[in-house]
This record gives sequence, structure tokens and C-alpha cells, in this order.
Amino acid sequence: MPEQSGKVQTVLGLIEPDQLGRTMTHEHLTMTFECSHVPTAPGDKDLATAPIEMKHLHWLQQNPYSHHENLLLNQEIEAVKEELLCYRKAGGGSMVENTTTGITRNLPVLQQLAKETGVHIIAGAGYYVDVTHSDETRKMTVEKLTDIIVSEVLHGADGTDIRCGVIGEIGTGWPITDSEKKVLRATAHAQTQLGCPVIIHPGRNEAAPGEVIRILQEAGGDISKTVMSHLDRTIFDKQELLEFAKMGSYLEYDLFGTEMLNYPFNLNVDMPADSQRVQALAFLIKEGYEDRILIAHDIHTKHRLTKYGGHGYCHILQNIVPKMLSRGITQNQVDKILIENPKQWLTFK
Ligand SMILES: CCC(=O)NCCS(=O)(=O)O
Repeated sequence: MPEQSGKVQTVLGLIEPDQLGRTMTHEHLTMTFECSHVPTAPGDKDLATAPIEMKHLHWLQQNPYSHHENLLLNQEIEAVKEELLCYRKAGGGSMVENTTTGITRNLPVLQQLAKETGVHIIAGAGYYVDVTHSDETRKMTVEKLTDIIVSEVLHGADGTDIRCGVIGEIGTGWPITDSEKKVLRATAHAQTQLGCPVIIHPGRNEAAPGEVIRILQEAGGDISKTVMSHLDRTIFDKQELLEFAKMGSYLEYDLFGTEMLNYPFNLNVDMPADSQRVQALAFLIKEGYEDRILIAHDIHTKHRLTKYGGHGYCHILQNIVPKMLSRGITQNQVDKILIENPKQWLTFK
């Protein structure tokens, strides 16, 4: 039985599950997102290269992926540290930092942030979406990919001895590419060996989450210990959502704080407002899924930090929890979503 069994693995080592406290299950503290740069509209070229300033904030909030500098969250370690200290003061305990290979994971920085702030940080193993896969990764067999993921959890990643405590976010697009399918199968095989939590980034199509779960299931993955991220921009139809929920994964609404008119990665999608996210949580609770819900902000660009006028990592604790309570979600249910469900998911079997 691996030493992780019954414990949670943070970047500073193993902890007891009860030490986690309130946990955001999908965040980034340092990463780059250049792989998702969206070309700027011809009239906006100057805005896209201008320094981030108050007078441009609304444009940036509406076009966050068209401003190159905005995609470099890895330049903001000091600002992120300040925010983590506020997160602790606001009652936060832990964060899953699920930056994977392809978007500049930096485990020494995560370890330093955990030491300096007292927030428990759980790092992610594995690979982001196809466009970030190197030629070497593409050529790997499922067995080789499995070995690498297992080693990132058992021994450490990126040439360090800092160990990952979840697999993911494993990136997939739509349609799911062959290379992404291999990574999904390797994820399932590694999870079988390790009994560890898994988290998935699905493609931007209503059919994508179900297809990912089928691939994991066929490869022997434990769906009850798997999180499907980004449901807030992926499944809108209530019947479809219930059909997906029946497959048994955790259901994650992790884009709290993101409100934009045009979602550039899929213009057919209307990105919901936070009030609609809370309505979706209330609906899932009414349908009996309160044990399967997880929430987070998925901060992955500069403009969402308070330093740049954004909502920051405390938004859920300070603004969304009161809204949940005002919409009939009980304190007990809030605690399940923020404490108990993350704890169950993050504890190794
Ligand atoms: C790495 C961060 C990430 O993938 N975030 C998801 C953004 S979106 O696909 O939901 O727009």
C-alpha cells in the first residue's frame, strides 16, 4: 500500500485530510497561457500591447486572451503571495494548483508559496491540451506516459523531489485528439496504481465531458475519484447535466468571477454570470448531488488578480458563499462543497 494511502499529498509533504479546511479545487498560482492566445481585432492592436492600466480594464476583462502580458501569470508571484495571505485570513485552508506540463508548472515556486503563506497547496501531474504536447510526448506509448505520471506523484516532477497530489488538470479538446486519448488512458492506469484523485479539463462542447468519462472508464479509471472541471461553460441543458451527473464524477463549477459577453474560445457559448452559477449549484443540490459538487475560480491570467482590479482568490469565500446562503443553500451544504467534498476527493485510497 503506498504511503499516500489515507492522506493528502501537498507540495510540502503528506497531511491528514482534516487539515485541509476550506479548499478551492481548481486554481493556478503560477503558469503561462500563451497556447491560448486569441488574435486581436484589427482596431484593438494598440490595446493588446499597452501596459495594463485602469482605463483599459473593461477591455481587458472582455478580451483577456488577446493581451499577451495578461497571459503571463508566472510574473506575479509577489501579488499571488499577498492574495494567499488574504485567503488564509478569509478562512481558506488549501488550494489545488492544477498546472500541468505544457503551461509552465513551477513546483519550487508552489513550495515557496506554501511555506510563506501557510496555505496547503496540492500540485498537478500530467499534461495539458494537445497543442501543448511536445513531439516527444506525442510519440510516447500509454505505458511510458503512465510511468511518468506515476513518478510525478511518487517521486517528484520536473527534476525536483516535489510530489504532485492529483493527476491533472488533464487537458482535452473537442474532438479529443489521439495524443489526448493516450494521456487519458495513462491517467486511468496511473490512478489504478495510486488510488489518487484525478481532474479533467474537457473540450468546449456539451458532449465532451461524457466522452472523456467513457475513455477513462474503459481504461479502468475510478470515476468516483475524478473531477470534471469547467461545467459552467460546457453543459447548459438541465437534462444533459443530470445525464452527465449520473456518470458519477465530481461536478465542478470553477469559473467563479469570470463574466464576459463574448467567450472567444467558443462564440456559441454564453458564459454565465456568477448568479447563474449559484442557480446551477442550487439545482444540482435539489437533484441530490450535494456530495459531488466542487467550486473554484480557476484564476489563470493576471487581470483576475486584485492587483489588476480583478476578483482575486477570496471571491468565493467573501462574495459567493453569502450569495449561496441567500439563495437557500444551507451552511451545512456550503461546508460540504468547500470542505467535505474536497477532502473526500483529495484523500488517496
Ligand atoms: C489553464 C487554465 C484553463 O484551462 N482554464 C480554462 C479556461 S476555459 O476553457 O474554461 O475558458
